[in-house]
Amino acid sequence: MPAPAALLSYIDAQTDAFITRLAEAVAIPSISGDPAYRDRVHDMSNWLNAQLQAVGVTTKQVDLGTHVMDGQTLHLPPAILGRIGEDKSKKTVLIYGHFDVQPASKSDGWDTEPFVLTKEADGRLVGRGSSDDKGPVLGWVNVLQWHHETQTPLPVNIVFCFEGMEENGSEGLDDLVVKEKDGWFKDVDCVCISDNYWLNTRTPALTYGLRGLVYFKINVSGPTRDLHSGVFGRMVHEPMTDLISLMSRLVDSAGNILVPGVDDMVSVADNEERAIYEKLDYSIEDVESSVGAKIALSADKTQVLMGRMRSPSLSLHGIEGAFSGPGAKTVIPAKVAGKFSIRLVPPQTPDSVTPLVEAYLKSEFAKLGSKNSLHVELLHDGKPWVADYKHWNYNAAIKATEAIYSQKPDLTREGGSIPVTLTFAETLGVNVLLLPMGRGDDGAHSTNEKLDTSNFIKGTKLLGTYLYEVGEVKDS
Ligand SMILES: NCC(=O)N[C@@H](Cc1c[nH]cn1)C(=O)O
Ligand SMILES: [Zn+2]
Ligand SMILES: [Zn+2]
Repeated sequence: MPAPAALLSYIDAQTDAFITRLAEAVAIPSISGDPAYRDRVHDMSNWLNAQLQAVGVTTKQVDLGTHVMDGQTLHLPPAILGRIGEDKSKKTVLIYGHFDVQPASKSDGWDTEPFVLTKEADGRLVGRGSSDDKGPVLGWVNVLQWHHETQTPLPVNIVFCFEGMEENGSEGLDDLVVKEKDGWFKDVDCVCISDNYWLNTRTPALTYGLRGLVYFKINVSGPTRDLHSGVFGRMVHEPMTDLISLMSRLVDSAGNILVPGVDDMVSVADNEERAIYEKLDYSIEDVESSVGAKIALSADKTQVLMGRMRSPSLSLHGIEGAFSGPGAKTVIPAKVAGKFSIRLVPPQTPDSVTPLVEAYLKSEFAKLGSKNSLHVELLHDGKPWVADYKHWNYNAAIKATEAIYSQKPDLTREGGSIPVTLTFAETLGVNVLLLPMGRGDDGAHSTNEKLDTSNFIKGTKLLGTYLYEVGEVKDS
């Protein structure tokens, strides 16, 4: 049965109300990676829990305990488990999403206040979390609202799992999934996650792979306090000099990973595999217009796409403790911490890559002959994931995409990471589908993150239609 026409026209009619609800969500700065905002992530859990209950979902907020961040013990934001429908004759879809966001402040270069959803004349809804992942999470709520108001039974049973630590390693969630395998998640037939993006701005996508991640912090310390460079410059080993030297040995300007053995773990694509990427609707102009500059690593679109989808990458993210204010402070920072991460692809795992990185950093540091101290920390990790895209779960999403967009979706692998994806696949033994709502130029994690109104509304229709298509699947 296709999605009811009344559902689709209701979604159009509710556009303004749905945007207002998204604005409420964006207004809660639920930044999981900054201890100063932890209470707001808890607020966001409560807000979303209330929204779900208002559309008929039975929920429970699950205390995930505590963790240590930047030396502080913090209470993890409660995950939300939800359930609607208990009909044994229907399939059960597990829907995952996250309600935390990346940090954002106007001073990073945003044109508008990041936590005020701003509707631009061209329909762009600009605000932190609009695309990653509050818009998609509310897409599901939008779909449920019509069913609740009209008392129309859903075509499937739905189990929800929403968390508030995804942007920071999904702390506590794996244990919850394992614990609830035969409880809350019993009888789940498939998983759907809407938390990534189309490849470009034109073609809807279904995603069957994610890269894994190892995120490191390299601490270099020496003096007991910051020093005056006019007094101590060229008298002592400087931590920042050592750190920059180490960080410069991790990756080259062409993106090659310099940690011995890491790039070599991944086989070279054969012609058959290259053909998958050649077929995708993507161009060098797409990447360059998304990033706003002509800086693609290659003029070969296939090479660039493989760089994101089937190769590991190493990115340098920042340096804690470095002087970064205005003016010309002549400081020698006493301790600095460099942050970098490596995105992993099969067959790489955090366990196979981490020892290589640690050994390399130690040996390169030894070569510096510095008397400062080095301490390497692994902040969080996640394994890569690849799914069977010939599964009925994907067929249902292909049909739904064709119904809403009158287009065949691209089948993509994503360069980002959603650590719990593999946990769902392995622990529950079911197929996982990524069904993105936003476009490739949404700027998730970046300044001026946006979700286009058309993607929010058509994306809501897509999520609803997908449920109806799964409801039609006869085999299991
Ligand atoms: N939309 C998924 C996403 O953005 N995932 C993050 C996960 C992460 C890990 N460490 C910090 N964030 C990603 O960067 O891929
Ligand atoms: Zn996300
Ligand atoms: Zn994200």
